[in-house]
Amino acid sequence: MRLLDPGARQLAYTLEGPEGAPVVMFSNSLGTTASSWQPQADLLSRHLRVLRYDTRGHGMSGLAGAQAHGPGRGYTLAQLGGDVLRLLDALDIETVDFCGISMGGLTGLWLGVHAGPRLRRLVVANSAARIGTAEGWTARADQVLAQGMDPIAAGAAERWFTPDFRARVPAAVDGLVGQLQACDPQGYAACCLALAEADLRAELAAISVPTLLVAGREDPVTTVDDARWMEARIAGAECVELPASHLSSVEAEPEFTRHLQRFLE
Ligand SMILES: O=C(O)CC1=CCC(=O)O1
Repeated sequence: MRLLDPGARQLAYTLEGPEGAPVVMFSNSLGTTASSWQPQADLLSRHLRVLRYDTRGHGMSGLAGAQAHGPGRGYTLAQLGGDVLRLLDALDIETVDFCGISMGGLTGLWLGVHAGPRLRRLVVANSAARIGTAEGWTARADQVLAQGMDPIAAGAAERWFTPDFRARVPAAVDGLVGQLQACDPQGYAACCLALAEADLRAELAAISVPTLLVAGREDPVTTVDDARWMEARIAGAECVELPASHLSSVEAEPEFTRHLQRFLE
């Protein structure tokens, strides 16, 4: 991984694939890292430039002030979106196809509303204009700050994957849960507080970039109804449903990547 702005604001990223090819950028979900996109990166980097980064407070990216303000002070969705623009500016990349899942999808929606000209196409997977409730996210932030990542990690597999997938592919499940366990509680909590505040419901209609919405039929966190609600408000948006729970890019990886490739062609 390479580092932009080493230090507290550092963003860890990888850029692979043929130089000069169009760039597709990936954004991770809460508690995971850029490596959760490995299957998509392996395939797409054969003919596209693939840019992945760890969201601030995750993986090798910095905490960017999460600690400086103490418990209760989090990031904002505008900061998460601003990091994307900072990275693109630093790499001299004018436009990208952007694909984000869950929190990363919400970051993509923010970019669609506030930085549309930087996007060619937008893929928003397992996400919503408003995810969960402010009370739920604040309670989760408080919990990780008080008890660390273990209690949250203990329930992650059930939130992210169907029972069938957990039984069939335990190594993949353990790998993702391991990313969550390795998260810095300060960074994770600061992202929870960004989600507590984030609400793009009144702004979605401002998105004019071609948009693909991906929903998991068994996702209990961001539901098919959430995706259909966005589809009705984003002009020309297309919505596909996959046989998966919340991390559909992992659980239904072949179908997910097929739809992504088709949409990017
Ligand atoms: O871990 C969860 O609760 C699922 C989730 C919500 C937002 C996100 O990025 O992941």
